[in-house]
Amino acid sequence: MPLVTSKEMFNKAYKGGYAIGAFNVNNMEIIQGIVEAAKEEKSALILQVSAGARKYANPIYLKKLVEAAVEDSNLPIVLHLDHGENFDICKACIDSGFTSVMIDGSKYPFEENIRITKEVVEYAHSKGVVVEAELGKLAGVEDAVKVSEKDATYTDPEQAVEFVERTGVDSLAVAIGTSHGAYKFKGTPSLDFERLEIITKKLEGFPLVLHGASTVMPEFVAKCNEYGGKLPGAQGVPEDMLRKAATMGVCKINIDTDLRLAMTATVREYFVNHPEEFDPRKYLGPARDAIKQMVQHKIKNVLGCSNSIL
Ligand SMILES: O=C(CO)COP(=O)(O)O
Ligand SMILES: O=C[C@H](O)COP(=O)(O)O
Ligand SMILES: [Zn+2]
Ligand SMILES: [Zn+2]
Repeated sequence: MPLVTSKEMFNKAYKGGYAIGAFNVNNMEIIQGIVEAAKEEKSALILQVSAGARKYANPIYLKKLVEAAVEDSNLPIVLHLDHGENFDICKACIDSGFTSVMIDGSKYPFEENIRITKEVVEYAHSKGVVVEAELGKLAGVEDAVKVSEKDATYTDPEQAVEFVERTGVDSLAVAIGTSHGAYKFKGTPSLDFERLEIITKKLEGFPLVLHGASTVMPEFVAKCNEYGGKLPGAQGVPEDMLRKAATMGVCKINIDTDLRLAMTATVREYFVNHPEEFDPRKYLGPARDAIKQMVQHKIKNVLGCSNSIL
């Protein structure tokens, strides 16, 4: 089976009230861990590559690794550009065989965001590639965001409708209180579900995306810290909130930080317990297993996309 777009996946996910996991990939072990989990869970899969990943791994290598994953797994897999900054990077990815790209114009004013998104949509659609855009700004470390600040940065439901209509985009990332990285909330975590509900109602049937959706699982933060790490106060989005979002039109949930933490905690533990070892396979193997377990947990218990290929 060749790489696929997310069109069909999102249709099914929307109707089924679950989300597809979009996992960031940077090297072979990460890809293999994710794909092993998806195989066991018979789950559709989105593998996403950021600009940083392209710089780190070289797009040629990543593309070949993802192709190997498709061949090995026979799963429907989307190869997606995460946070494309401009038309040129989106075009480069489309031309090299990505089946989905994100144009992230969220830092621009509304009209400019529409203009660059539309430009990417026109090119992508002419090549059979789907496009994700973003409206609203993801918070930095959130400290009980005030209502007025929410209105300035979170996705405005009226604007979301206009944005989707005018751009012809295929999915939309919304800002409702999540943020990237390991420090998402200073106090009690909260997401603006009222806003999400309004957006979902206004855009009936249209797939939404949640970025910054790692849970920053406490056991992995604790393990990092136990074995020499320093991650005080790391906190993510509670799993029940992600489950709820998945029933409310959110069809794609982005996860990177949780994979990083699983990998790092595992390698740290290995180094402390085996100071005599220096064969990279000895610590990258367990790190790959940790990624697999993490992804399997997400698919089964959080995203709800087990058996989504059946
Ligand atoms: O949104 C993401 C990638 O686009 C990843 O979010 P996390 O940092 O919460 O894993
Ligand atoms: O959105 C951010 C993702 O976690 C990717 O991070 P990165 O840009 O460091 O590769
Ligand atoms: Zn963004
Ligand atoms: Zn993101």
